[in-house]
Amino acid sequence: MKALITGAAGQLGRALMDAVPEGWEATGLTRAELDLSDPSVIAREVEAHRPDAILNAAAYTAVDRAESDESAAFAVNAAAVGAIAHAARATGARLVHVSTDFVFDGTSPRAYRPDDGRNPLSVYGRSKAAGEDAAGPAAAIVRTAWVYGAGGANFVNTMLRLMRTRDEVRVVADQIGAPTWAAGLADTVWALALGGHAGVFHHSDAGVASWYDFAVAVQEEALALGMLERAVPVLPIATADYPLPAHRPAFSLLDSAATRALLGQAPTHWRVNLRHMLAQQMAAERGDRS
Ligand SMILES: NC(=O)C1=CN([C@@H]2O[C@H](COP(=O)(O)OP(=O)(O)OC[C@H]3O[C@@H](n4cnc5c(N)ncnc54)[C@H](OP(=O)(O)O)[C@@H]3O)[C@@H](O)[C@H]2O)C=CC1
Ligand SMILES: Cc1cn([C@H]2C[C@H](O)[C@@H](COP(=O)(O)OP(=O)(O)O[C@H]3O[C@@H](C)C(=O)[C@@H](O)[C@H]3O)O2)c(=O)[nH]c1=O
Ligand SMILES: [Mg+2]
Repeated sequence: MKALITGAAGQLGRALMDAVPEGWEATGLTRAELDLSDPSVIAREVEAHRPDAILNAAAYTAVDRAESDESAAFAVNAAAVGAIAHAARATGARLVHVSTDFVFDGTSPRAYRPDDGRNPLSVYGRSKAAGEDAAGPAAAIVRTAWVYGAGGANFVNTMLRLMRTRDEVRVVADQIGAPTWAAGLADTVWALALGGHAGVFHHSDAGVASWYDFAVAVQEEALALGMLERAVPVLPIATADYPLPAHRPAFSLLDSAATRALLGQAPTHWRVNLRHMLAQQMAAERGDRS
């Protein structure tokens, strides 16, 4: 079986390429190899590869930049998804598409379930909601949240950089969700492709955190591993005291229970996965140096 993976140089794309199941052959296309801002090339590329499954890991993920770059965000996150879905239907390929907790507005009193109503607060969130619609009912749509992977551009690595260079770090404590390790997400994406599932699925790591909690955990784990030399104060702040162009949901916890039950997965606490990611990244950095 053959899979085509878009966004192959991104966090999820790399994790998918690292976890190709037995019996599958994967072709990963980076932005340089397939630029999704030109939908006309998508059909041709899919026709050329004739994959059994398309795993769409590409996206415009710069949440704040999207506020002033709406057409680019919609091109990649929505129009391209429509073109990919069309090509998948035309060639009989399964499609697994990835979406976000930012399609929700954060007003739910409990963790969000796949069929809860969407109400995105940002351009990025609206573009991703449009992408879900464009993926269509035959696709598996995996909503995830707060994704980080070894070597990726993500909150964990931002915090490590700030903790090495600043005397204190201030982090919002009033946005609640759950971090998600890219490697675990990749396993779910592959499992949905293998099973030929369709519909909307939630996947994030187990547990709950604010970004502040996440930052505190990053510092503690990185100190324990020797990735940081000293502790700096990590201060909880309000979103109002960290103004950014995009509005973010105050609460975007995803209820992943149905996905875990379907795929027979045990829940893994986000902090356990954070340790895995840091250890993996440290090993890779040591390897680079030797
Ligand atoms: N990161 C997160 O916290 C979350 C991500 N998601 C979703 O998960 C999925 C994977 O995200 P993640 O791996 O973390 O994101 P990354 O930003 O790490 O990777 C996205 C990849 O898409 C590529 N890309 C961007 N624009 C184009 C384009 N025009 N043509 C082709 N490729 C393009 C990027 O290339 P380049 O680097 O050159 O821009 C990058 O390699 C996305 O659908 C995202 O919306 C959902 C929730 C949270
Ligand atoms: C760097 C930094 C961020 N923050 C805040 C800003 C923001 O509210 C929160 C997280 O910041 P980030 O920019 O890392 O993350 P952000 O871009 O909000 O992350 C989102 O990305 C998209 C792609 C998604 O789909 C979401 O699930 C989510 O992961 O932390 C601080 O409070 N202090 C800081 O020093
Ligand atoms: Mg960001």
